[in-house]
Amino acid sequence: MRLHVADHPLVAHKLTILRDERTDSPTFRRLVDELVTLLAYEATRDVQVEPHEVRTPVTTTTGVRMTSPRPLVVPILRAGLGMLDGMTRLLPTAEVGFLGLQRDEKTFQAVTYANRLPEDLTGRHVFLLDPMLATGGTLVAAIDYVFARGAREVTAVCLLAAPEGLRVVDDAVGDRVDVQVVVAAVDERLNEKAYIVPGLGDAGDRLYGVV
Ligand SMILES: O=P(O)(O)OC[C@H]1O[C@H](OP(=O)(O)OP(=O)(O)O)[C@H](O)[C@@H]1O
Ligand SMILES: O=c1cc[nH]c(=O)[nH]1
Ligand SMILES: [Mg+2]
Repeated sequence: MRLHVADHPLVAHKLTILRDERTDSPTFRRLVDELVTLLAYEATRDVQVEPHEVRTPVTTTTGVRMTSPRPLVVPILRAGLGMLDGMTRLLPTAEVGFLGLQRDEKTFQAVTYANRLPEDLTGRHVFLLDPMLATGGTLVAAIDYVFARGAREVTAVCLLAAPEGLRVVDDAVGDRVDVQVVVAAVDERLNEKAYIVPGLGDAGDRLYGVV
């Protein structure tokens, strides 16, 4: 697994406001959207392009265009939905699939309640969106779903990750797939409720005003 931590003052600035418990839902949603756009720039560095000739008003030149098949963007509901618009702004031609996973509050195991993915993901680059990578259980389950359908190139875009969860994902994927995790920051640890510390609390609740 490759890890890319965005090292950018704008990312750090926006993340600090996001963490602030006084930040309200509308501001939280806007900041998540802005952060994802910045992270998407890093996450899409490996998209495949091919030479493409274009006629400008002045001359003809060779540029590039993205190759097919189209990438697949998958927000992990609920919280990942807050990242979808920011990601598709950079990848407007991407297809969108959906995974619904909720972590059991006592066991911390991820329970799947929705799976709307294309049947065949062979050759597709899959972008998984989830703001929080805590124990890693949710992301490992999501990677398993897309891997089972043939995807071999997976990029997870997260806002915060815990070191414990990154180790779990790394152990789980091994060399099976080309997995990259792009994050705004790696935090200190998990607490006894498996929340990221210092973190930002429950991302889904903060996005959707459940407080
Ligand atoms: O790494 P893990 O320990 O698996 O935890 C991370 C998951 O927990 C949160 O979702 P949650 O279960 O709260 O669902 P929600 O998005 O509906 O709030 C978060 O959005 C991740 O999906
Ligand atoms: O800190 C955490 C951990 C899991 N899910 C969240 O929303 N926040
Ligand atoms: Mg939640």
